[in-house]
Amino acid sequence: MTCAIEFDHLTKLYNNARGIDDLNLTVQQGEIFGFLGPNGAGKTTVMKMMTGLIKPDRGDVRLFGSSVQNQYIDAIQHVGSLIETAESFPYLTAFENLKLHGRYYEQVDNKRIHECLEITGLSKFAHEKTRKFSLGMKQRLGIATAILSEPKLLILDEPLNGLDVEGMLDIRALIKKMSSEQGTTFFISSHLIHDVEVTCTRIGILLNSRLTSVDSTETILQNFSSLEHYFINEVERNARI
Ligand SMILES: Nc1ncnc2c1ncn2[C@@H]1O[C@H](COP(=O)(O)OP(=O)(O)OP(=O)(O)O)[C@@H](O)[C@H]1O
Repeated sequence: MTCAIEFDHLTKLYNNARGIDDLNLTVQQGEIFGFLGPNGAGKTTVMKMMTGLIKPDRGDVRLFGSSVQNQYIDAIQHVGSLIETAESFPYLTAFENLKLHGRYYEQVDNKRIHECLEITGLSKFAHEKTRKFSLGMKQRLGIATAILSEPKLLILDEPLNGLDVEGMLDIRALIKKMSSEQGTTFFISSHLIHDVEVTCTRIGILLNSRLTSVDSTETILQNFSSLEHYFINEVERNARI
């Protein structure tokens, strides 16, 4: 089976020497991979390179076997993403925003748009202009946009940003359902440690631009009482190296 994601010596270091340094990792189809790290560790930088928003200094990312550098259209065609803030056209309604986005995909019709609004709890706001939306509502619309084309891989940067408790539970359940029922692969960045623990099947820790450890959630929780303890242990271990 083709891997969903292969990072091959992926490197991007900014002038301040921060970014990501020599990332090597594979993620199999159907995994919910959690990319955990403190502010400024390099998570968003990696996701921007995965989606072609910035170019690496060195290395590459392959999505379903296709290189983001050299076979961009093939690499990106089955990908949905939400990176940094969830942007929308403020003078269009939620429905109109999704309609606009759906033009890129043959299979997206009005039924699918309403389905995505329903899944993300936005049905009752479908015909409101998004400039009136709260942060959490914008985030829900960002997720609706990301899942619209039923992508095989979802790259989500801090997907729970700004969501209320109900919103967090809904999105967490959605991720698990898409993974188990449709085999959707997720690559999720977060610094919300509990959320990563209960959502992700495998976890990579990024500290100071380097991936320091990768393990399945099951194995981590066999050895540590919580992901938080594992994370603290990793931070201390790396401080000693
Ligand atoms: N365009 C840029 N120019 C210079 N430095 C940058 C740029 N973008 C990011 N950085 C630096 O790279 C580091 C990693 O940033 P990145 O946004 O990837 O981190 P992150 O892990 O996503 O953090 P957060 O959890 O705060 O979103 C930061 O320390 C930041 O200073």
